[in-house]
Amino acid sequence: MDIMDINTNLGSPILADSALKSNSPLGIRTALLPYSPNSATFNSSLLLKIPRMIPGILDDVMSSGWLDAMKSSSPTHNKLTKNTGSELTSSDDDLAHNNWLLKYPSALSSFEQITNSAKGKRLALFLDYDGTLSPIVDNPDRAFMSSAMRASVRSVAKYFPTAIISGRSRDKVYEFVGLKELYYAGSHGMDIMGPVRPISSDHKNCIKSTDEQGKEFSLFQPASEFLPMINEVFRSLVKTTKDIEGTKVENNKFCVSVHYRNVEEKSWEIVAESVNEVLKDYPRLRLTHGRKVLEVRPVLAWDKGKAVQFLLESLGLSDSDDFLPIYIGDDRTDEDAFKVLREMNRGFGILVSSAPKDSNALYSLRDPSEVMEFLKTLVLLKKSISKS
Ligand SMILES: O=P(O)(O)OC[C@H]1O[C@H](O[C@H]2O[C@H](CO)[C@@H](O)[C@H](O)[C@H]2O)[C@H](O)[C@@H](O)[C@@H]1O
Repeated sequence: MDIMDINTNLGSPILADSALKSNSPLGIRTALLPYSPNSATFNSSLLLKIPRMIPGILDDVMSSGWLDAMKSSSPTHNKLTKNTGSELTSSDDDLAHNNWLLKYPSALSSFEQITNSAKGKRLALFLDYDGTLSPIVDNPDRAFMSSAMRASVRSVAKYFPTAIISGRSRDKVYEFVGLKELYYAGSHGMDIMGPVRPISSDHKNCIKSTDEQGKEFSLFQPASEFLPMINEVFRSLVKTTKDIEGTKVENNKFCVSVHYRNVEEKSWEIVAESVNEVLKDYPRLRLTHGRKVLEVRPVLAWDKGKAVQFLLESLGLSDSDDFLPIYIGDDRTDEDAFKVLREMNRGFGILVSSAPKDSNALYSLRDPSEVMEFLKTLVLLKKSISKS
């Protein structure tokens, strides 16, 4: 069987931003641009056409939408049935989970089926970080991946082009993963360091650069013009939330995370109000929800799904029929990538979740330890094929 046969010499796409400035006109120029919230110029083709907020319905959005979404990322709330509000027992849980597995089968139990669909295809792997490669922990600064997981990712990247696509800043996620042989997309795909390949000319803001070892890579930052705005909003969010105990604001370069995991539930509304208060002055920014985190990002038609498309194009795989992209992720923002794979009718998504939820993924895995098992199984399969 000749599955997953791909050039594994991927080069090193890693370079810290500080190093980039020496040979990146984009990095220097955008950092120095004079900035005004209303007059800043953006790549208009990527701007989302919908207004972020409609005046007049803001209060509704605040009182129901945001707070409901914040609550739905809480396990306590997930355990309540939607209509009755009654507690689910553990046997109800098991039943619900088994039914859910019929819809989203375990990628481990379905490995043979996956192998069959991969026959004769070249495989590319896209991995989310938090909740996928590392377990969710209270302190975002301590979301380390285990050495065993690192070894599995390193091993899988020897055989297949592998990219990490994270909501974190690219530098931060690289600091956690620490593997030079991967490609990295930070800020929900708004900061991509990928292979140098001819890509379509409509990808403005894409530059070619070289790392410390002289290897070439391409850097794509579609939201570069938003950098001053994001920094400004980060500072305002830190200021307005400083008295809400447990809140943590994280600067992810082209987006900002406001964490409420460690905030008492009675204060979640105050967190939502504070974020809303700041965002009122920034119609070019929007808000999305993650796992006990509010994520502020540019109103750009760019997300993890677009990042996957971009990387496939850069890898020279997008026009070929014989490739199989697999995306593994646990969060709402990963749904954009699952959706893209579904729509392309190429490859599939694997949702990492121990609780039933609707998804655009095709398969599921319970937690990072199952993700590691899956990666190891891919490697074993590839090795056994190489030997035969
Ligand atoms: O796209 P990802 O790599 O999954 O990043 C999404 C967000 O992940 C981080 O927050 C989440 O993980 C933290 C550590 O386990 C946890 O404390 C937090 O509650 C989760 O939301 C990261 O800190 C965020 O900036 C990312 O946007």
